[in-house]
Amino acid sequence: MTSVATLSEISKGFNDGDKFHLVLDRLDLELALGETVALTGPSGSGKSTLLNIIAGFERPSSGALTLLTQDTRTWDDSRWSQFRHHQLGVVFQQFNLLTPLNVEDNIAFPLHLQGDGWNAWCDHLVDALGLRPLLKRHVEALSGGQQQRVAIARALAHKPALLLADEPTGNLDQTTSLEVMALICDLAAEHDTSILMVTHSMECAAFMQRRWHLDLGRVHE
Ligand SMILES: Nc1ncnc2c1ncn2[C@@H]1O[C@H](COP(=O)(O)OP(=O)(O)OP(=O)(O)O)[C@@H](O)[C@H]1O
Repeated sequence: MTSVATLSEISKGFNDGDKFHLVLDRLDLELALGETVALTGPSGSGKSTLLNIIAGFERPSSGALTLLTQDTRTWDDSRWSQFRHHQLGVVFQQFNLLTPLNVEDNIAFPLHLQGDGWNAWCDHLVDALGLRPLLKRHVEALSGGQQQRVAIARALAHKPALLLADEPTGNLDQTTSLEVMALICDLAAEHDTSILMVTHSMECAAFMQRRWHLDLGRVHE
């Protein structure tokens, strides 16, 4: 079994005034290639913090994070950027789309970072996510749901090994949300992309193979 992400004794805390607030408490977790996991838990339980650590946006207070069999404790900023550009797709609550660019250029952006351009897989994503009529539109002129679908296409454009998603269908109505969930799973499965997805919806969580429930710093499966 190839591991995409292995967390060993990962802890993370924040200084809250003169108190130290432990958010993640010695987590041991493993996500295998192609595996899909729903991350649930109460507000403030540390779901975004866990995603941010795996993406390298935050560092753990202690413990070891191994990504694609490499110990990240030795990684510098440029190694982290390399991982994010080549192996990682993210859809976060704030979509972080590039507002001066149109839909097409946003989706192609991860490919440009690798020196590649638009390809048949991008066309497949665009058609699957219903984005064809919007390709030349500027992303700031799109609705929240449309922006969310662009963010999903962009996150999958470079066929990442790992997709981290924080409420990726949070701006969509129930029916569209379930359709987009099914699409994300199908599109990810085409390239064995693993998914770790934060969701508050049990219907969305049901699309994932496993469920990690985070509460009081610990994960229960
Ligand atoms: N940079 C930070 N500095 C201080 N405290 C932080 C920081 N980031 C997160 N926290 C605290 O860590 C805890 C977990 O936050 P996090 O955003 O990870 O929770 P969450 O489960 O994603 O919440 P929600 O479901 O509401 O988005 C919260 O108490 C939050 O205030």
